[in-house]
Amino acid sequence: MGNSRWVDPAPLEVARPRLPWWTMLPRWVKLVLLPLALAVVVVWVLAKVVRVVWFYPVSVALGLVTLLLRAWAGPWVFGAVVAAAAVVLFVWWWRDKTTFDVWLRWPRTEFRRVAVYAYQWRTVVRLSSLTASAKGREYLPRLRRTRSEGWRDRVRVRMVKGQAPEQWEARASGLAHAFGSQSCRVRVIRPGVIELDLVHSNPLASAVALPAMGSESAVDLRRVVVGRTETGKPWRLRLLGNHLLTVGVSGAGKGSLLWSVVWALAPLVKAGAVRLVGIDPKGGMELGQVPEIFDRVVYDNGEAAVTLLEEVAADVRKRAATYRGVRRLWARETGEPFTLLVVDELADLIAYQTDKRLRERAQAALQTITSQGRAPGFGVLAFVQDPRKEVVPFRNLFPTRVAMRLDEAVQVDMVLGDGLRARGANAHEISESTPGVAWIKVDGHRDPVRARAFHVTDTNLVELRHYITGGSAIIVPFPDAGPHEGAAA
Ligand SMILES: Nc1ncnc2c1ncn2[C@@H]1O[C@H](COP(=O)(O)OP(=O)(O)OP(=O)(O)O)[C@@H](O)[C@H]1O
Repeated sequence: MGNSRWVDPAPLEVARPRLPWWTMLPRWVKLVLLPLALAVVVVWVLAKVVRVVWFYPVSVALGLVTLLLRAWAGPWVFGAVVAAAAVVLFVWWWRDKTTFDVWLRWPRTEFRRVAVYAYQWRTVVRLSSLTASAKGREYLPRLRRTRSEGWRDRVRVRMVKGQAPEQWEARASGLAHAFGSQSCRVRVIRPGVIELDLVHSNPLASAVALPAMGSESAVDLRRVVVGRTETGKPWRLRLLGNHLLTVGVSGAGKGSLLWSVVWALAPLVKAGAVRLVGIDPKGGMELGQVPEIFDRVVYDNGEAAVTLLEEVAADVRKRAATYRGVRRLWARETGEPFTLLVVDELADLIAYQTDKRLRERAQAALQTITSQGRAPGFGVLAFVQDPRKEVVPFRNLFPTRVAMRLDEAVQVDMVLGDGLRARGANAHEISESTPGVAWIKVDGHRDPVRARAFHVTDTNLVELRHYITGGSAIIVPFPDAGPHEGAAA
């Protein structure tokens, strides 16, 4: 003990208890504030209840009915009613899956919201780095309304302030995997709110049959129906005041889109209100199937094709001159036909033509038609396999671009525009087993649309020929290269 020395004790390292600030307030202030605090708690609880009823109306209603029935009728009757309901649902599902799916959309929506999205939301957005933090506080994107449509779930999200949809697009693939879906697309609904499309199956897996030939009055050049979109709506293309460029590998189904447009226009062609002009540099393999529907058609990429292009370009200039100061857009009342130039393989005409002079003449004429033809009633419907700039240097002159199955992911943005692949337009992932499926980008619309063109069979083409010729068509031999004057339109 004699050599013991006094040692300073270690500083106390326990955290000092921190009391909430309001506990320090004087007693009378607490008494004054108590009713206010109670009111806030009541409003908060009410808001939670409203939120639950809003997001889960069917579950809340079912829960209430169950409680009432159980209390009112006793366990036996209650059990019998539940068993009967289960049997009815099973038989309904078994006999008619379509109406079952439609009617049970709401319960399914609520079930998926709880079991898939609400349950994992915090974890998934944290692991996907879609949260933010400031001053030690974590901000989470908020899960809003969800809607289950069978083939996809639409999940609305309020983003964290300062977040951009592009951040979600960059993580779309991870979100799809996390929520167990095939793909995820991001759509902007309004500032700060996006919708995730979590896709489970392909609603365009089976071919879409061509409808019966319509009547003349049913055709609207602003909304020509050429197929069905994945939401089940008609796929409408604007032809008046527009030009369309369709890109797709061989076998992508470009022919079905071409003939779907021609089929839809046939009543107007017959009535003389629409004039079709065709160039098929592949020797007539495509347009030669119904040459009668074309006013003029050429089956090569040489002098005849270029001359035809130049004639159309001259018509454009002439008609544009007569419109100057008189009218702004073609209308049927002018008495002049709307002219649609169909070019089956554009690259053969403006890129692969070995004669430089012909190539340049074709490019110049096409640029005139595409840049000046919209107002005076001229449209171009062009098809190409290779979308590179060296092949189609004036892609931007086509306001509507359609991407059918493509070879490479980089081609998507070449065809549809920058950033469209990130928005989910995966045209390079379209299956070989679904020809005719396409992604469409319309000028002025942010989001691309997925659709499938009608399946046009050989029988349909025979029918089309009969329709145009009034039943007097004879099977023509395979067309020779060179110009062809189609049947009188
Ligand atoms: N919309 C469609 N629905 C179902 N099947 C289709 C559809 N479009 C095309 N097909 C089928 O896919 C095959 C290839 O179609 P198509 O010849 O139109 O392709 P393409 O892109 O024009 O090819 P290419 O450039 O070689 O002419 C055909 O057998 C056709 O029957």
